[in-house]
Amino acid sequence: MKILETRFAEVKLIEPAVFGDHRGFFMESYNEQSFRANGITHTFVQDNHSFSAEAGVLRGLHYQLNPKAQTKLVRVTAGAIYDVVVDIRKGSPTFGEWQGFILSAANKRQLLVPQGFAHGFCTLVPNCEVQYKVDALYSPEHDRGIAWNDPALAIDWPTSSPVLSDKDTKHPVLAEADINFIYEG
Ligand SMILES: Cc1cn([C@H]2C[C@H](O)[C@@H](COP(=O)(O)OP(=O)(O)O[C@H]3O[C@H](C)C(=O)[C@H](O)[C@H]3O)O2)c(=O)[nH]c1=O
Repeated sequence: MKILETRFAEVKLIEPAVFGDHRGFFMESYNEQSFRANGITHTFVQDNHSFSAEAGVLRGLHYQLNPKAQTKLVRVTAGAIYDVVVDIRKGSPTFGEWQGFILSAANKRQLLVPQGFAHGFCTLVPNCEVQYKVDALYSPEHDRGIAWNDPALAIDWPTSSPVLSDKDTKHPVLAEADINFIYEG
């Protein structure tokens, strides 16, 4: 596996080793020992799986507040998504800044989204399946969101008219959001 750096020290892009042959391919999508050897030492406690039927489905921007904040290890097993992380750690020199990544069944790349980052994605094709591990259980009471189209973030989403859940139409902008993450350098 290869760990690729991103504009945020804590956000990692992972390229797993893929073994192809005449039948297809095999890969270890997660291996505690090799991930730990590469500095990804989280203990994941829940696996999530979402399916989006159309291109232009946008889920986000989401996070769970401390003490139920989640680190996420995201991958795509069908289709392709534009996956976005936003730094929401108060005091961070990159607070409010974002980066987008294309994750797809074809590139098999995985993204480590640390606590303190809001997360969202937009599907690029129909019938996308996203699988991700989290290191804290779902807690509806701590579930929060930020407006996908917050003008202060100016995220360059692949569409300006996404398919959204009702919930995702109602999030506050970052300046008004309920956040409790502190940058620790
Ligand atoms: C996240 C979650 C949801 N649910 C239930 C709650 C709702 O009844 C239903 C759909 O939830 P939601 O609309 O929040 O799902 P997404 O819009 O895909 O949210 C996710 O999308 C973005 C990209 C994320 O990073 C988060 O993991 C997560 O917020 O599943 C659960 O039962 N457990 C869970 O862990």
